[in-house]
Amino acid sequence: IAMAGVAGRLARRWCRSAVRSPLQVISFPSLQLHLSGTAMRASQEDFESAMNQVKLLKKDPGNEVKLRLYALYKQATEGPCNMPKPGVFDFINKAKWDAWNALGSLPKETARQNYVDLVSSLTASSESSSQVKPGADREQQEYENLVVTSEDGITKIMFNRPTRKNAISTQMYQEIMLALKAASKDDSTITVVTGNGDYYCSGNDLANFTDIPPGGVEEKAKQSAIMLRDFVGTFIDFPKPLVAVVNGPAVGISVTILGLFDAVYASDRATFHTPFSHLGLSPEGCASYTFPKIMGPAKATEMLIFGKKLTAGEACAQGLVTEVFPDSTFQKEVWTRLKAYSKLPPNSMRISKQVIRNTEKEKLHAVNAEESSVLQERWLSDECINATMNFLSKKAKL
Ligand SMILES: CCCC/C=C/CC(=O)SCCNC(=O)CCNC(=O)[C@H](O)C(C)(C)COP(=O)(O)OP(=O)(O)OC[C@H]1O[C@@H](n2cnc3c(N)ncnc32)[C@H](O)[C@@H]1OP(=O)(O)O
Repeated sequence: IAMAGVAGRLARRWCRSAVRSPLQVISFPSLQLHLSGTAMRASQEDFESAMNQVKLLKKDPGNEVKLRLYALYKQATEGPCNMPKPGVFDFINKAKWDAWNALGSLPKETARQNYVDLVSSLTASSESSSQVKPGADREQQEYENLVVTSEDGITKIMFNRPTRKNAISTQMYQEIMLALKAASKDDSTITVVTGNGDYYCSGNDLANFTDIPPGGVEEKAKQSAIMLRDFVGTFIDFPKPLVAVVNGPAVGISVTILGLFDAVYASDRATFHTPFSHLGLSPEGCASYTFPKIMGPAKATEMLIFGKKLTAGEACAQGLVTEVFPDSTFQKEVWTRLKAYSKLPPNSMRISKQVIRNTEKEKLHAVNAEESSVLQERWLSDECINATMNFLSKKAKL
């Protein structure tokens, strides 16, 4: 408890001191590699100007960055660390000493350049984030079928067609891709996908197949396969932790792509249903690869070929869901947890995700291409056309 109190006080002191003086700032080791490669051009004037910019930063850059700035400043002005090592309980001075000492014999000019570059990257990111509309919950308005908000370091993409059980229309596929691309570049640390209303998502909007272009059904199948491949590809390549908050039943493609998320939290009201055979279809979203890997081939067969609907508890037992919460406390518990996770170092989380994903990326893209091409054929099959017609003419439901 005492240590936690000390840590809290230290963090507050560091935050307060960061914008007062470059002498009182603390590091960001992950920037070190990036910065050490830059050319040594910064003049004394650039350096002094950067010191002034630090004092004007609108956003607290965090303790690690402050330590890094401190270390670079000391290295640039005094050279290699020349202070005696502080005692182990002198936390602040020990952290500063460690940061400075870690720069070893980095030449003064390089440290000066790195300091200038670091300040310039901080200024740029604080300018771009200050262009976003202020407010605790910043909603971007440009989507018809989604509500996208950013708060507490979390971008939330919410399916918003509750009267259609959040079925994904052609336009909604495009909007989800756009929202994910924007989220991959914004200053949030975690991206969350969830649904509005009683459903998480009822999968592909079966009316998508009624909008036939002049090229006929073959052309429609071709366009749909391209869109599907791009859509799933956006999830494969998404660079930050991606979390599904499954608020209710999930069907079809909204289930299969869960295998590409980094965590899946589900209400105990949620169900997971991939009725592909009933619809004359075959798996997509890389599920033909991720599901057998996650739950074993036999369990994957029950879901993907026999269309067995899983409860949230079953999906959790089989590894598709990370954790299940009672519906009454679902939102509160999940968002409290996500807010805590969103405060973890963003670069570390992003890099860890990439390390995990990169080993499989090529394979996932290949699987995605194959699944999309198989579906292009399935959509033209009698089995699929009949099942779709039965649903649309209200003769069938899942
Ligand atoms: C181009 C890329 C393609 C990628 C391929 C993906 C494959 C899949 O995703 S397969 C899964 C497709 N989804 C379904 O088959 C679900 C169909 N829907 C249903 O079976 C039921 O609607 C339901 C079990 C989800 C919900 O039943 P419930 O009785 O609670 O509600 P409803 O009254 O049926 O729904 C309200 C309203 O919403 C319409 N709707 C729901 N889901 C879809 C859907 N997927 N596509 C089109 N429309 C859907 C439903 O028809 C109702 O409309 P009306 O109020 O006009 O009757």
